[in-house]
Amino acid sequence: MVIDLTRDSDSDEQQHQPQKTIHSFFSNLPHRSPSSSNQLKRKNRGSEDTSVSSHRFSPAVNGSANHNNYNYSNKSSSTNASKKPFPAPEQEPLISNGPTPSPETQQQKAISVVIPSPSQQLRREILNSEWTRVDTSFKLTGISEKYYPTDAYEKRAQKGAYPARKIKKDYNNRSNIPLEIGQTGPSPILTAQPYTTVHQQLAKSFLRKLSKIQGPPVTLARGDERMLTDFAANFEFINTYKIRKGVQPVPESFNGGCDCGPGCDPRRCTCLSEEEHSDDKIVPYRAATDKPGLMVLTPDFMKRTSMIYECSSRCGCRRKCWNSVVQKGRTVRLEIFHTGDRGFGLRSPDPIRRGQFIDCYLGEVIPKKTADVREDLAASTHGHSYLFGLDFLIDDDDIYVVDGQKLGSPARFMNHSCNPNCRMLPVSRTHGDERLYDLAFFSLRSIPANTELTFDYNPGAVRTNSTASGSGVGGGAKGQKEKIDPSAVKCLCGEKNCRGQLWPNQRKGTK
Ligand SMILES: C[S@@+](CC[C@H](N)C(=O)[O-])C[C@H]1O[C@@H](n2cnc3c(N)ncnc32)[C@H](O)[C@@H]1O
Repeated sequence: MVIDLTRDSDSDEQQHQPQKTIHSFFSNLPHRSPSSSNQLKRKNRGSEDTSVSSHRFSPAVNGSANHNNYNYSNKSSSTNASKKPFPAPEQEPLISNGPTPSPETQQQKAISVVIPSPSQQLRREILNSEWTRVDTSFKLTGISEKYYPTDAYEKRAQKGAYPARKIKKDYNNRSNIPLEIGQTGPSPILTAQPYTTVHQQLAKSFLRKLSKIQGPPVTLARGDERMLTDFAANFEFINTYKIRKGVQPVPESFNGGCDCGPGCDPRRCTCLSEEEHSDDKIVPYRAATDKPGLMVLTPDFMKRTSMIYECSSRCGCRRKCWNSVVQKGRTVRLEIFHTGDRGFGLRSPDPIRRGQFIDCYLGEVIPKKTADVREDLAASTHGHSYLFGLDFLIDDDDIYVVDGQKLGSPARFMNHSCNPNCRMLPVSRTHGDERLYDLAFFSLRSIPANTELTFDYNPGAVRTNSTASGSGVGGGAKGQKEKIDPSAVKCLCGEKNCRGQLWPNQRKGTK
């Protein structure tokens, strides 16, 4: 017995093409389509398994899946179906046994409920409807997550657990700094800056500082940047003295000058000092033999310990004069490098001629009293001393001292040697100020490129018969044999004539 649940079929269609239409309808429901390869089976009462074929759909009374299928397939004719209740399963056992039963089969006990093919009209609608077409972007909607899990739960949970952050970007307040969860890295404050980055920044800053130095380039040796990490942040290069409180430069009107005109005559220029027992001028410079445009110290002057008086701003020749070597500035390139055992040192990538001006020692100019305090502090902290006494012409407690520790020039990196290749000479460009002058370094001999530049920090210790006084870093005791002080800075110059120490520790003056 066949029960038409829909009453929506025309009998001819139902007879001839029931399977085709139903199949195409379900084939677009991959989750529900009872494909032939996956037939639903249930045990018939008192007989073998009975298959429910793909084109014949029976409403099951004891299977939720089949129940669902039934409702689904009758969607379009639910009104009619609701008018005709299902037969009670207890009265008539269900048999699904292949194609539409023949009249003979009707005589059997079972009742087959066949879902008929849709009417032509319905079929047209189904075929024309969008969702029957094969569409790879087709997505199921409205289906229970119980059977078809989606990630909607996770999405909802994420939204609920971590609502969108609305934090004022006030990173000065540490509590406002977001702690990112589930992202690539921690929040900014927890991000450790790699050492290289910090170091690179300091090296960059140091190079910027180097570039501010006037004259030929001053560079930092390759590979030694890392050593400068601490130093770079606390040091500035300067191009002139920094006059500090308590230092009074003599007014310009007190300065002297010559009236030689555009070109000074070395035999009569009044700027030049005279020999002690004659009117002969002491001429400090001459042209280099291999480079006439370059002025170097005369061999005679190199033997002296005397101040160089260059022409001043009050001279008629101004700076074009041959007698203004130091004022014209540095002519050699310099390189700061790490010595390994004596901290940083200085060298030049250029060969340097004998008597050639190299650089001036610069720094803060402070009164001696201030220098004494700074020196005590330095001794108790880092041990390095950058104090250079301006005590060449006067010998009292009223002198000025140059401190190159925090502000200075490349010459600040020159180390001590007991067999130096450079020396410091005092140079006056004012003639009127006995307490303020330049500390200029000249080479004592020809220096090949890339040789460390050194000078004697305590020249007075060896010049025991000298009549002139000298000063150095830490000061040298005039005309005295240096005694070894076990607490003094040990000299590491490595020269054969090494005196063993930089200067005696009991030094309190700046000489
Ligand atoms: C004017 S600084 C020279 C630059 C210093 N090396 C630096 O790294 O800044 C003087 C200091 O360098 C060190 N120094 C210079 N010459 C030295 C030497 N021959 N032996 C041992 N230490 C020396 C001493 O610590 C001294 O106080």
